[in-house]
Amino acid sequence: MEDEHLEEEPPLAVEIPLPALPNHLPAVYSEDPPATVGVTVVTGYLGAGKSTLVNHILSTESRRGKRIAPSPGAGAARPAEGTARSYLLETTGLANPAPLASVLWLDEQLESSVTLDSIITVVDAKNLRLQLRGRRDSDSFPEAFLQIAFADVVVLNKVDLISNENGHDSVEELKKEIKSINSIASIVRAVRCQVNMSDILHRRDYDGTHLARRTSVDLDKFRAWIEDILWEKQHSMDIYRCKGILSIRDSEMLHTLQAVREIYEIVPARKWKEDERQTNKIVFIGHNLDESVLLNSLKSCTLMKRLSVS
Ligand SMILES: Nc1nc2c(ncn2[C@@H]2O[C@H](COP(=O)(O)OP(=O)(O)OP(=O)(O)O)[C@@H](O)[C@H]2O)c(=O)[nH]1
Repeated sequence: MEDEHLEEEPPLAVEIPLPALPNHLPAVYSEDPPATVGVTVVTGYLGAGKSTLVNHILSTESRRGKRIAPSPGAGAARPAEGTARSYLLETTGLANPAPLASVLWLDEQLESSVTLDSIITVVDAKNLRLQLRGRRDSDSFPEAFLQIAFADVVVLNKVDLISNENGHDSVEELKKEIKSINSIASIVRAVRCQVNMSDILHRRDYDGTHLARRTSVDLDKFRAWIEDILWEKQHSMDIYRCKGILSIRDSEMLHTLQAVREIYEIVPARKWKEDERQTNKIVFIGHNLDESVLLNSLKSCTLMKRLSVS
């Protein structure tokens, strides 16, 4: 059965129209689309509902008009010629999204026209526990685990198949299980992937509403610190994913931090608002994370929170 899936067609890249631009924006905004296209990756275990989600997105968004562009293969999503601004890439059920995410991200660093928007992981509510089994008894990480660990959004699909058994509680238990792997992903429950587009596409991950403490960091020192954490793997800490917002010394811009494995970027996102509390908040997802090592190495200038687990 696995061989069958390995021989599947290459992933499908599908354009996702961007939401309508507000009227008050300057005309140049709508006439002059950005030079890059964003790629949303849809991943998930075998049979979880990836195609169902892609079809749902297509049918929901079809009124806006779209083009389906075949991608040359996993890990190398490219827009077809034209003015597409956003694509959807479906991986095979056995895919570990890390290399794909890294490639897309690296492309962005190299100023390619393709950037990684987000990773949506579809989870089969009925079989999730089974798929994660083995994780607890060994150091191995099944694909189902990695797919959740890398997700920005988890669609907890097929809840119809469990609601007749244990009802509401078991959905909540599964949510907890997903949160224990990745507490920064948002979780959307669904039957046949019938989700609202606004819950899964064009999301803003950093809205600054859960900021907590005013601090600021020196950008050069911070880069040295994060490189040490991501690249040197001190104390066997292995970081899969890292996200954060940073208050950089001598800058009035809120910066965002993103990392997938060894690749990271820190970019100015927007100006801090006048009444906003400027803070640093970093979330790590990985293996063997040691909060005290992280905190001590960064000293007291950054607020840090470890939300997931060894
Ligand atoms: N009962 C139930 N069945 C579902 C649901 N979502 C999808 N299915 C069914 O599950 C099967 C697999 O769905 P797909 O969308 O093909 O899953 P996939 O992840 O693309 O599958 P692979 O590409 O084979 O890994 C299909 O028969 C769907 O009709 C759901 O919420 N409830």
